[in-house]
Amino acid sequence: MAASTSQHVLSSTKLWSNSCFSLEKRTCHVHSVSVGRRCPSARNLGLVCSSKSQSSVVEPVQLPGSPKSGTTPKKSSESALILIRHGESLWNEKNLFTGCVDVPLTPKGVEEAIEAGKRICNIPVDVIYTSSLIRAQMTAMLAMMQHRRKKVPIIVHNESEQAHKWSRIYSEETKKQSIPVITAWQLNERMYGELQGLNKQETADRFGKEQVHEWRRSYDIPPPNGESLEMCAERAVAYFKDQIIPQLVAGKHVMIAAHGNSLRSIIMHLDKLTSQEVISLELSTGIPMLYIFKEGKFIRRGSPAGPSEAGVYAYTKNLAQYRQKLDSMIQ
Ligand SMILES: O=C(O)[C@H](O)COP(=O)(O)O
Repeated sequence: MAASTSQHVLSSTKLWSNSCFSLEKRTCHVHSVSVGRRCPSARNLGLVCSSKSQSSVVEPVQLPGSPKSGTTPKKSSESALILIRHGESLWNEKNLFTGCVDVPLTPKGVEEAIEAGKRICNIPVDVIYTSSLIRAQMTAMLAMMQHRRKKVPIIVHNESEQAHKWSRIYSEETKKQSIPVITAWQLNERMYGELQGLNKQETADRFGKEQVHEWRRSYDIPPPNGESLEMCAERAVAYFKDQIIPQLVAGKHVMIAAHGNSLRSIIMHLDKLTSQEVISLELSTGIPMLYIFKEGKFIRRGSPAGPSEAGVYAYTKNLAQYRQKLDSMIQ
């Protein structure tokens, strides 16, 4: 394995900050820890919140057919986009580089997925996207088990004509009570090449902390014979744009259960992070992150700390109506 000698000096440690969900449109932003402060809902997540309120509207993502700026946008509903990194896996627990090796969750990872489900149990989900790796699929299914709508998540099998035919559902009513789960290899974790299976600490001892941090967190420097984040983005973000954004444009509520780096590449796109800023973007296992898609823009809402976080519904009208409907259904 070629050992690179390039140094990587981190200007500041940045964390995925959790919005505090206070009623005004205040969200936290990726920022240096020094200016942040801990806010109650984030404290238990070990995250910090920006001490200044930010416009929570992320720069508009250019969408095919979305209203051009300056024109009166057509009335479009708001859709929820939930991103969840899988719960702890057996190799996370052993501190091994995992990448595209297909390992399951630990019992703790199962608990994390259930907890994530409880936190989003009042938020509508019409379709679920996950990777072709079991740890992400387990997280998606376990999280949806907690949903108050009690729809059944069903993995869609289109890998062959026969698979499609043999998994057909012959009841419209049953179909209405189910949620399609679409598995896509494009959402797989970045392929870690010759690091897969190696212990992260031992690798740092052998090649140096900076080198391993550069392989793990830089944008365009791949691990030996593996994918850089940029290469991972080329498939994950392309899939997000081609397959998932059209669902949101159609008003569908989407959950993506995927991986630390495939999600980092999507968040980098949503939040327009620079290749420098994304170095500091860290995603914890099993923590749901909510965006609202509205008029062609993604509004970051952070991580709902609980199922009835007031701020989640504060200005997302449709989500508040959905929750009231759930409350009335489950009286
Ligand atoms: O693939 C792995 O090892 C982990 O899921 C993510 O690893 P990283 O945090 O080192 O990118």
